[in-house]
Amino acid sequence: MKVLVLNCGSSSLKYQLFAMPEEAVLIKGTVEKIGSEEGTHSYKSDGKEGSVTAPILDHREALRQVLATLTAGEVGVLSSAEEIAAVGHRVVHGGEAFSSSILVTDDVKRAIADTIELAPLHNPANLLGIEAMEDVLPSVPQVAVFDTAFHQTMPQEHYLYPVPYVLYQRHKVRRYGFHGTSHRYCASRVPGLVGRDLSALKVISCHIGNGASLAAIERGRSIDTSMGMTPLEGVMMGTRSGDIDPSLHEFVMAKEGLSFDELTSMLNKHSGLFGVSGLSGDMRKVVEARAKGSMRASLAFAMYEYRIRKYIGAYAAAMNGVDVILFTAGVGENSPLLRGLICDNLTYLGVELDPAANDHGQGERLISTPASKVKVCVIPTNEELMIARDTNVLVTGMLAKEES
Ligand SMILES: Nc1ncnc2c1ncn2[C@@H]1O[C@H](COP(=O)(O)OP(=O)(O)O)[C@@H](O)[C@H]1O
Ligand SMILES: CC(=O)OP(=O)(O)O
Ligand SMILES: [Mg+2]
Repeated sequence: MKVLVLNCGSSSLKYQLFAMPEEAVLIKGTVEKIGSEEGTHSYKSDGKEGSVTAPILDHREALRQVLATLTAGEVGVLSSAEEIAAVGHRVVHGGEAFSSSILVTDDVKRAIADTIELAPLHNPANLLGIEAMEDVLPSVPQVAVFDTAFHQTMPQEHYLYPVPYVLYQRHKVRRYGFHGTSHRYCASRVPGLVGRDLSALKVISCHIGNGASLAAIERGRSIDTSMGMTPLEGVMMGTRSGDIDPSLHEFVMAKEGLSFDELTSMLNKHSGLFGVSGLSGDMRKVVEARAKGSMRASLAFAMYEYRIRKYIGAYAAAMNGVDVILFTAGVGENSPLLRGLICDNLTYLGVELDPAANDHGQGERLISTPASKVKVCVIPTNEELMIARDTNVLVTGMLAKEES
């Protein structure tokens, strides 16, 4: 069956079309600058690449363009859009309602809408993607795959904040955690690399992309994670601050004359690597500037590394040990410099890095020495494949039920 996977952001739409269960990627692409006269759609299929710039005023229009490309002559991965048997969506926040992926119904859409308050940057676009797809292909089943679902196994003493309990009772104020689809995928690859089953392992998964989070995974279940009620908490990120003293809000608002919205925007979009370096939230640019002697880039990098390392220490303590540390996502997969500095300061845990494997290897691999007590791996994440798998399983099950 052909499964279309969509990851809708506020102004972008990333997609991949899979043939399942073979797990072959037929085409992948990105539509950017949705809502502008200069929308761009770029795609790659079987060695062929293309890019189109055109006005793309909303997600519905973006989807129409994507479907037109999938069925167009020169790319031609589908003879008609009706060949799409199912659509899987990344949905960032599922609140407490979802601990696994689910077929989209009106109730599911209502529940996603109910959590918009908790993920205002992500959930509205995720919902828009689902509704736009319903408009364009109304009879195709859709599946929602939540970033939060994998972390629903956290025990209450780990997910509650030490604030009046009534805030949890009334408003579900708690840690939810994100990037769960990525942490789940990467954890599933660990047994193949270390030769031991997840049920016997304590794993620290470091998803270090633009957004970044760590997860403590004990016997295959998430028991803690660094992002919180929203994707702002935790380690320092590209443009997000991560952990700060909550009293900073009142102080900075008063001193700088900022509104609450302006402060929230500062913490989400103008902090992290970008805020400290004053240059960019893109790790490549920060590393380049650091190499040229920029003091602020060097400081930003050092803070970034230190905050990840502190969380690794915290999660080793949380699990009373660690067997595997894995690195994934844009920075985690591509920065031997960052991985090297982190691991060089984890010798107390029994981490022994293999510098050659760290610096020169490619793709999924071990980067610790055979003697290293804690195994360290690089695992390229694949959230889209995970979404395609869940979608395939749920839709195949639904169709079998309908037939019987
Ligand atoms: N070779 C590299 N070295 C360091 N950082 C890199 C490299 N390649 C990509 N990155 C960083 O990865 C980040 C994007 O990660 P990604 O997982 O794609 O993020 P997201 O999915 O959140 O947009 C950017 O900060 C980018 O600079
Ligand atoms: C939840 C989250 O932060 O996602 P991303 O890293 O894609 O921004
Ligand atoms: Mg990402």
